[in-house]
Amino acid sequence: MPGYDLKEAAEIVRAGASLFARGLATGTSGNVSRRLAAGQVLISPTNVSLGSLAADGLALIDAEGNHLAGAAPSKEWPLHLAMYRARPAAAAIVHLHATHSAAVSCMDGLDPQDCLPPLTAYQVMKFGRLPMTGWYRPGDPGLAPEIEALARAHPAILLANHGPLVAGTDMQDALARIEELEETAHLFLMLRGSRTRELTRSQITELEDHFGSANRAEESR
Ligand SMILES: O=C(O)[C@@H](O)C(=O)COP(=O)(O)O
Ligand SMILES: [Zn+2]
Repeated sequence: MPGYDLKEAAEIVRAGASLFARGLATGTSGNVSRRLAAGQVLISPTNVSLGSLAADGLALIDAEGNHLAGAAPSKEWPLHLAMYRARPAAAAIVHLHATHSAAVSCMDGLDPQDCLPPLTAYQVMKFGRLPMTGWYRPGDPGLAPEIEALARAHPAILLANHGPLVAGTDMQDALARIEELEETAHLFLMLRGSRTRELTRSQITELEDHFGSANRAEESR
């Protein structure tokens, strides 16, 4: 026994395999975590391909980041914990270097508070406004306070010159959100140089009234 529940571990393994199979995660980039009871977090190990995770080869940490069981955790555990602290309803977090989102994270001159224009209804429904952090090297715990502040009202955040970090109420929710972000980044890049009809403020308000705002801060537990 690895010292944690294999049910949640299997969710992480399935998510990693699915992302890798579809080219959304390459090499050893990206990390996936799942919050467990008592604030413990099961997270993918550092420096292992998301395509070859094993349920008994993950890492278990507590809410302070202490290593409790399994392999050495992803170096991004401080960002995952910061996002869980800010979003009490979050139960899963995914970070990727997916190509189009990573490309947007390298573009100059974007609004750091909202770096993609409102293009489609599903974008508004799944993640809404997308803020971008300042530059930090991968694994720098100094980014955690910025993530914690942004994540209160944003389920998806773009790390500068790096890639997206996204939370969901469960693994399917986190995957759907990060995949929508990647598709929106792709559309944004495709449409550059074309006259584009962005969603208007009143169209966004109609979507938020109907489906709820993706940028509403969660109640604390
Ligand atoms: O970009 C990085 O180095 C990390 O953010 C990453 O994607 C993979 O790191 P580990 O999860 O530590 O393997
Ligand atoms: Zn990364």
